[in-house]
Amino acid sequence: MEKTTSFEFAFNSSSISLFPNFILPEDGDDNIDGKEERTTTIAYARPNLSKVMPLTTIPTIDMSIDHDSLVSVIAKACEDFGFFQIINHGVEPDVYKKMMDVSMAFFRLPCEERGKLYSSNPHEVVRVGSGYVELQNKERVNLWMERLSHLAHPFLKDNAHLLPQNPPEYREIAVEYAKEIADLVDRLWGLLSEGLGVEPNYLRKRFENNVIFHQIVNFYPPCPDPELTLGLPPHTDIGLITVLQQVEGVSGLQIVKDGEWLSVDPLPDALIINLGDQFEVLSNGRFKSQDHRAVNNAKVQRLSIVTHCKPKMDVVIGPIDELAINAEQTPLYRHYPFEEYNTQYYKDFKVVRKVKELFLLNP
Ligand SMILES: O=C(O)CCC(=O)C(=O)O
Ligand SMILES: [Fe+2]
Repeated sequence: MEKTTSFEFAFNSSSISLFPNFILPEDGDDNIDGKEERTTTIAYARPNLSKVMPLTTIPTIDMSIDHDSLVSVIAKACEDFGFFQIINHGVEPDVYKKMMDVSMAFFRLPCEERGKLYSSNPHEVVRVGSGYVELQNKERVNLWMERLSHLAHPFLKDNAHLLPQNPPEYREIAVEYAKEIADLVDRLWGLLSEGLGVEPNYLRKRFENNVIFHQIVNFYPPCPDPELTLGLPPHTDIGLITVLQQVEGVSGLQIVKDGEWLSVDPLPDALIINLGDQFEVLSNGRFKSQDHRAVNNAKVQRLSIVTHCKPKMDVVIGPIDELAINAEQTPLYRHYPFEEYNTQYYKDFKVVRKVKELFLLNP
């Protein structure tokens, strides 16, 4: 197994300790580099958890309400938050539960077993890895997390044999799960098209054969001092739409709203939906791709199963023409192949950047 400064070390010791290379600087690091205007209020600072608004949450949407109400509550949540939590979402309860159980079982495996899939190469189709942020002084701070990532739909149809062999049931369950999530996303294409005011099949026709699903199981072990670390740094998701399942009863996902961090409290049997940068561009800025982060807990571990739905590299993204015409608005963003956005997003991935702004027509 390739040696890294990531989580493997922490697990190798008898108790998980907070090594200095996981600790964020006290005054934060705003990553403003002077030459480019990268001003942002969101920095690689310590999470300042006492300032996070407690007991506030994103809209909860019951997917079993009547169709027209559903279209409008989803559209409103996308405008106001870019995030919402859904219940009665139609994902098979048994698959939902089994996916969480098998993901937990994966991270209970000994480090050597998980490490068989370790790779620092982001292009590896199935891999275990961790992450870090880079401060302005080029110092690296490791994130308090480990993740298992792999392509899912439609990739798994022919490639399930590449998934972890252990736990033995992981492969079968991940394939079922990817199918359930793909069906949910298909339904969301319809609801979101209507919410945008375009023909109900618009997004489905445009994307059903033009997207890939990338699934990431994020594991955040208990952390001796959650105030000093981050699980995932503030970011927006790069793709179109993200579906997230998290351990019941354990908070950790936080989003920014009006400059404040809000905690997204997980509801039983729910899924969280958030829009990525490509959706904000398609909607010409009406629906938001919101900054979010994951923080750690002192006593309990947390796990999130995240499916990122992204355009294929050659798909051209830009504000939907009909929207700009209907609203007599001028398009805010130019058109570009997704590959161009992808390159920019990962170019300086370890530092805080507003990638969307690079694609504005009038920056
Ligand atoms: O673990 C979480 O709740 C956040 C995960 C996330 O934002 C991501 O994987 O993009
Ligand atoms: Fe995310």
